[in-house]
Amino acid sequence: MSANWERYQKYLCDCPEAGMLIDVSGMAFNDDFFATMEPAMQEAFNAMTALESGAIANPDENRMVGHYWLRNPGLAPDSGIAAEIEFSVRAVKEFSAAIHAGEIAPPGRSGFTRLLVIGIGGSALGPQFVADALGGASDRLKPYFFDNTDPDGMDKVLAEIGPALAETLVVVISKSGGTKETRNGMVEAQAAFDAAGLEFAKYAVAVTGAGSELDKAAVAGGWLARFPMWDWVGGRTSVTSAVGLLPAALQGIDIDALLKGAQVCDELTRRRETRSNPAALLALMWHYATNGRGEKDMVVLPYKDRLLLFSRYLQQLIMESIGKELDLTGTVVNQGISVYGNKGATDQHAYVQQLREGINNFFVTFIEVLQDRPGKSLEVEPGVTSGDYLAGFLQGTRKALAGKGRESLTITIERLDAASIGTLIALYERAVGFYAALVGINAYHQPGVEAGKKAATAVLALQAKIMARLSSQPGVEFTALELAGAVGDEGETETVFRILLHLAGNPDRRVLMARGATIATSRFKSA
Ligand SMILES: O=P(O)(O)OC[C@H]1O[C@](O)(CO)[C@@H](O)[C@@H]1O
Repeated sequence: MSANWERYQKYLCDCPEAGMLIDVSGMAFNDDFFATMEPAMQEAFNAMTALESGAIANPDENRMVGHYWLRNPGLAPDSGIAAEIEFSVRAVKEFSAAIHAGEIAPPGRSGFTRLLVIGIGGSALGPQFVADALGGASDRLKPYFFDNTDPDGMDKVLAEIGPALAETLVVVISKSGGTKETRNGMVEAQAAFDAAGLEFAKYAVAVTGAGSELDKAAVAGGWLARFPMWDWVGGRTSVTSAVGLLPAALQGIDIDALLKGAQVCDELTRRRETRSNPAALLALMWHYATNGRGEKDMVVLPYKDRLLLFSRYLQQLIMESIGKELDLTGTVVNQGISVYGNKGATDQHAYVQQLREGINNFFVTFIEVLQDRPGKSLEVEPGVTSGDYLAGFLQGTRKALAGKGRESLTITIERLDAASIGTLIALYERAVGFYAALVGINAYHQPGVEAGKKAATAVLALQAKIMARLSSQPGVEFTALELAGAVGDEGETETVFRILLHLAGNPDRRVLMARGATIATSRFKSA
């Protein structure tokens, strides 16, 4: 019997309940690895049990962590929370059914046909992943997304929607309700509806924390509906709350199956037998591959077009969770695991060259879906289908990498449907939690995102000062250095210059630029 086949069987985690296999035999850990890690893994199980029972697992924000309750409300530490979750799921279903039936319809139309989701980070990545993985020609409402504050990006989406704007339901999603990019998207959408003579409130729905800025706007505006988000659900683990369930249900996706798939996986990942717990296996393989310090990148390679956005979703779930400067003791650790990848076999024709021959600073996670398509496949050559090629390329790439000592693990699911998407989401949510416990960090806050936002606010404040200065002296030219000095911020000359370049690049901002001998000495004035 070949050593590979023996090792494959020895370490295979078979989860028939979820139609899933986890194969870690392609990772070169030695046989005492599991025994060595077992005490730490049992500690991680204890921490997870405490988390699920309502412990403050997010100490930095003094919050519980409740995303597992979303698909099993009975687990919630109090009946009030359980009731809120059940109410939210019921409300999502009733609202979506009323939309699909045309009971709630846009003025003058028989029903909504499009869905514009406005959100960013966890308020977009999960919904986008689910929409792309499970959507298609049978969508009840065709989904579109504003997931940034890029004017051209929003114009492109609005142009794709076109006159169907009058049949477009807008779902604005923001846990905090104050995220600027999302607010900007909402304002841009409102302007588009106004320009089309459509009363925005009759098309708008909010998903946000109670009493947030967005919540207040929805109440004041008399929007169609509001759905809750709670502080004990992290943005990046919110896809099984109304954040993900509402857009999915409106699109026509079976959210019961998605929740069930997640719930079944949650059961599997509560097992304390490490080798039969798929999430424990993943977390341990990440720890082994990266020496618990992120020394290797995680390449996510699903051989399925519908899983293209999975790595993007995982980038936030894993990197925003694990990428922490301090551990729970306050020690500087600069943790993290870098995640990238798109899909196979396509990526083979992009960067697999480096994976096979270049720097060995990664491990690959192959994701295999056994069912190629719901229907019959034609033969592209005698006895061979395109799906056979896809499966062959996965195995071939796995072998080719192993041939050069490059490590990989493989997640196999029987088919791609709402249940298996729920399972994949729950698998990684749990694996992240276990890994965080193994390396002793808080996976549930994201302090590092604030600095950039604060700095952006300062840049916009500086812009307001220099705009005021320019318009107070129409026709007077300034270099960036002069203008920075004029507003008492010479130390920010570079920032002033960049602001001026951007303003001058947009004629409607009425800032004119005259190139100097070097671009840095260009002169700017208000038009
Ligand atoms: O849902 P919100 O509050 O708009 O936040 C969006 C995203 O921004 C972040 O806070 C990062 O800036 C993410 O954690 C979150 O998912």
